[in-house]
Amino acid sequence: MSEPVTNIMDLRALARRRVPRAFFEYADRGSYDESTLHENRAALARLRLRQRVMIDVDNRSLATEIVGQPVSMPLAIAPTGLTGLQHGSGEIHGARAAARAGIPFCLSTMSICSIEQVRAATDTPFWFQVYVMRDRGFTRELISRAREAGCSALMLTADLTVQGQRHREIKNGLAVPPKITLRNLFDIASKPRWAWNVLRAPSRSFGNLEGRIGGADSLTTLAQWIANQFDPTLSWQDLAWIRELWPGKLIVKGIMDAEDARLAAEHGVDAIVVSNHGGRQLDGAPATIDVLPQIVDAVGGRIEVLFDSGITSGQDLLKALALGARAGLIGKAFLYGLGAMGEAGVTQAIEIIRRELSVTMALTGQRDARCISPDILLR
Ligand SMILES: Cc1cc2nc3c(=O)[nH]c(=O)nc-3n(C[C@H](O)[C@H](O)[C@H](O)COP(=O)(O)O)c2cc1C
Ligand SMILES: CCCCCCC(=O)C(=O)O
Repeated sequence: MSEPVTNIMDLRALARRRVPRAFFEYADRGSYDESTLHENRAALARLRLRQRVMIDVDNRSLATEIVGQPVSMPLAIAPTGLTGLQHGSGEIHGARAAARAGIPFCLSTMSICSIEQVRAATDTPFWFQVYVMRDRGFTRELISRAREAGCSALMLTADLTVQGQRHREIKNGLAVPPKITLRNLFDIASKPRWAWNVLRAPSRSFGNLEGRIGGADSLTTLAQWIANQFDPTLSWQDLAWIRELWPGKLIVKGIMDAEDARLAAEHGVDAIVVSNHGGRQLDGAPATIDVLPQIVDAVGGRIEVLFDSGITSGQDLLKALALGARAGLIGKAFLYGLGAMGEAGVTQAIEIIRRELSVTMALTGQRDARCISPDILLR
């Protein structure tokens, strides 16, 4: 009999067994030498918490607001591409689990389920993440579809105008539908639960890009096609154009530098995400937790600072809150839950982090997630 799942790494181990290797590694791995991927977690682990005692911590509150939206805890689901390949209809399961948990779900431009499919399957407004494409008409169309669907925030990803190379994606020869090699056949045949969920899902195409990818039948080809679509000319000047298209809450994701954070605040965004894309883009970039304090300092409370890259526990999340983040986002932790057990696994991932955050707040003498200060950390 297998042991019960008690933490995010247990979900990772289950997902690794249940999701075909190419897709699991797409989610799990990073770019080039993966030094940033590993440093994200190592830097969080290095931070020590101050144990405090004899403080009444009976009634703790995890509730807060993210870009003006009430949430049950300071956590959101980060946008992840190809989520429906971890588990059929993965984006819908993610959105539903997040809604039930009272936290935001952000749908990626590169999803398998489209904006409209997620909208039709859920009642709670979700966020939409946009990549600016060379085809600005298509970018405009995506934003207008997100408005039409009632999305409650737009997240503009700024750190992937040129794609970082992930060696595992090339070595695994990712394919959609999976490339028929003996190794892939054996891999998929040994994962019938995955195959059943993905094959019976209503959306097996490329969600929001449907009809735009002429002739590409393998992810390697798709990746090349997609790589050419991202607009490397994207600059701060484009924010005015995006603002015209999107009057609602606007979040810029991928900020790693105090000067960029200042520029974001000056250009009228509502929030930024301190992120190195989970170690999937600039290998050699510092851990996000190491740059968080200087970025919080640079924006000086003018806009909200969100945080991601490396969160796998409530302790990690609490450390980010202590260093000034309003909330954290999870990418891989969400995908591990999804790959392990579908919607129930996403719920489990969120609830593991919620419990860990709550207990760690108690043991550091904290009652309110909105009032966590650097005092809880040992310098
Ligand atoms: C498999 C995968 C796909 C991703 N796809 C996107 C995407 O389409 N758009 C985006 O802005 N970020 C994307 N990201 C980055 C996440 O939004 C987030 O920044 C990152 O996962 C946070 O780090 P973590 O995985 O350590 O939690 C992706 C991350 C993963 C793991
Ligand atoms: C093969 C499509 C990948 C699109 C990029 C999605 C993404 O941001 C990622 O990190 O992966």
